[in-house]
Amino acid sequence: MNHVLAPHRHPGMENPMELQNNPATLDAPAAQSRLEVSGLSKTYGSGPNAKCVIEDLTFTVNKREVVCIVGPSGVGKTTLLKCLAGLQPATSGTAAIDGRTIDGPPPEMALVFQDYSRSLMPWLTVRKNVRLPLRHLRLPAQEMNERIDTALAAVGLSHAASQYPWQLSGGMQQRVAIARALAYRPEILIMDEPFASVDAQTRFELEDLCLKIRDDFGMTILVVTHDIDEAVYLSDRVVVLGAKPARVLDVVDIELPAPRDQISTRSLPEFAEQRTSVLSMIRKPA
Ligand SMILES: Nc1ncnc2c1ncn2[C@@H]1O[C@H](COP(=O)(O)OP(=O)(O)OP(=O)(O)O)[C@@H](O)[C@H]1O
Repeated sequence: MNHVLAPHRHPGMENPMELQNNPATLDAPAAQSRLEVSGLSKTYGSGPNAKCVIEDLTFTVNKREVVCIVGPSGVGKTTLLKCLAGLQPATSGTAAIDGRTIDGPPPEMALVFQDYSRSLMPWLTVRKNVRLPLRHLRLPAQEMNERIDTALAAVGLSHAASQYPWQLSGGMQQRVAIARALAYRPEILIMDEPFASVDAQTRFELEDLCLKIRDDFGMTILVVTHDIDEAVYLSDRVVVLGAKPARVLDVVDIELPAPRDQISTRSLPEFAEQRTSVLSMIRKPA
């Protein structure tokens, strides 16, 4: 799965990016909560076949934060993201954006999933793939083109606009998927294992792209990853999930100096300490 949500918008939110780039909002306190998950549980099925996958999850993602969710394989991370994206209802508890309960695809949210090869349309050029989520917004042609150009430039793919996805490397295809999300100009970007299908070097580049997007566009970003090092490198906070059902074991504040750098940040003793502490939580027997 790899797509951009958001067929509709709230009135008065024609261009959330403009709101975010407004100097008045730039001065907003850093700890302003955007996404709030409160006592969220999800059970599939009913009666004797009922299966509680996530139970009583509570955490927040503040404005302009990168938060990573880590946990063992099959713990229910995708189930959680589907609830956050309004693709399925929670059994109990709530997820809310700015206090507004999510009960359908939130207009200010975009999703990027791991499997870019299934989300990009091979018969469309890169430019037309990036344009896809904008079709419903009825933007003037000039704004549409400006958004596409800006998104492609942000991911370093201006030169590949007229190419087709199958002519690109895996890392470049995932950049196209990210550009498509950016062109929509979400305020909240949710990524499910976004860098899992690319080689290590490209993964580092895409991680840095993620941080750049947060800095340049003021986005709030939630990332699900299996990679503990990646979670520590990217995050302001890491939500550690334990199985089964999934529960929040801890929310770890990652206090590493900015700007982060693949070599110097990962060489810090604090980086090793935080990675070890997250890893030991995940590996601890239930
Ligand atoms: N629609 C569904 N109906 C019943 N069970 C489901 C459904 N979707 C997921 N599950 C079950 O919920 C559990 C968690 O699945 P989920 O895909 O959310 O985990 P995950 O953490 O994303 O997995 P992975 O780490 O392997 O990507 C699994 O046991 C799965 O079989």
